[in-house]
Amino acid sequence: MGSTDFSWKLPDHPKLPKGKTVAVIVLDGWGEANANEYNCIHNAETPTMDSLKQGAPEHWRLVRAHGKAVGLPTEDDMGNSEVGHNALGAGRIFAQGAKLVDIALETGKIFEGDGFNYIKESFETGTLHLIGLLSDGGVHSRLDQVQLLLKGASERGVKRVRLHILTDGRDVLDGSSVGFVETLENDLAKLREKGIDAQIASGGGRMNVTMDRYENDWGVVKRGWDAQVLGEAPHKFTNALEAIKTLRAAPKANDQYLPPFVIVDESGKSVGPIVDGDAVVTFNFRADRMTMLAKALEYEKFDNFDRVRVPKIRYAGMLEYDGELKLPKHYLVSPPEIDRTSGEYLVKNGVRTFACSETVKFGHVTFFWNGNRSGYFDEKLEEYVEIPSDSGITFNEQPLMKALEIGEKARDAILSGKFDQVSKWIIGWFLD
Ligand SMILES: O=C(O)[C@@H](CO)OP(=O)(O)O
Repeated sequence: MGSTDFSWKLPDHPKLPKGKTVAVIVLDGWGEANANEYNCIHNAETPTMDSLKQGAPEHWRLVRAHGKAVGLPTEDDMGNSEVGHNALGAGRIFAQGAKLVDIALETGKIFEGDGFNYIKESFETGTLHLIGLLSDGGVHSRLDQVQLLLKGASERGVKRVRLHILTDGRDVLDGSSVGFVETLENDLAKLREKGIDAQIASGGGRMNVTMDRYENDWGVVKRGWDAQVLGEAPHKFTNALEAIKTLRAAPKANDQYLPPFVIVDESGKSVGPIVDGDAVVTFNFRADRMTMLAKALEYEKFDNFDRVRVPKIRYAGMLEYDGELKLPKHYLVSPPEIDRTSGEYLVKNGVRTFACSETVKFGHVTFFWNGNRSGYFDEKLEEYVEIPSDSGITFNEQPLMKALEIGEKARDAILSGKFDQVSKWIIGWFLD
């Protein structure tokens, strides 16, 4: 349907009676797959889901949540909350960040755009810093995209590059960080052969360093800031491979939660703090876990932690992470333009909606659901409730993710009668 031949008016549903509340419950991480001994959902006792399925098999439908069905580049790309909530909220398929970056790299357009031209101004006299998740998970970033970005920058005059890497182990196997660092080090060695001063400067595990989301714990971003910008961290090494291997050898250590480290030269000086005149690119295409760092890098007024030193830099995101906040101001690839989402249709038809989740998933049922848009469409008709997440826990050990509290809030919302048609909420990784 073209953008001009549509109407905001929703016809009455042929079956659903008016005046009844509809609950949209996103069971994040729940799915049907081959029934074998490795399938935990298949093997678990799931009486509620079983009764729902058996009680009304004619209404039981499966939704594809990965690959092209949610706008990812290939069928091999696993789904994730961003693309899933974008697709559910919009009810349509949009090419997602991963795909848009692939296209921009393939066509070379990424190197012709305003964002790249902006950071390029620093190549002659400053350092280009690349900060992001180092893995091929394809959820927040992809190593091959970083490699192409490095190649492109090297062909366009960059003289000094520093990588600030975040190890994954969440979208990919724990321990795979070693291989990714080896690959990156090989690439950097080739750049050095061409006369480019290229090195890894700092690192840390994604859940411990930088990649917090929805302002759950600014301490995570501060640990990253200290290492990346100030060049300070509790652990110092002279090369990144040694850093990862040593830190992983500690009891219970894993890629997701590695502590921050910096790489230092023979005199013990950090090799890559971010200073005035440098360029910075955050290479994650997915927004939720880059927005906080983007604010720290870009905002003049900022009181979430003491930045100590705020360098005057040219900063660009791989994508624009928040279209409402226009954050960051510069980016290499334009984000998907997701319009006419279900939330907007509902308010335009006077339907009162309620959305609830815990902090670390809150933006999923608001920001992602509404097409990467923060805030309400119409505050009079919508209510968003955020339940503070627990801090200081690891979800692989305590996976309940406030499911009971979310359930109670949703129940209260339904019983209140204030939300006459729709209630949507979320439970993460919850087996009944
Ligand atoms: O934690 C996250 O950032 C991703 C995995 O990388 O999970 P989800 O898509 O469920 O938010």
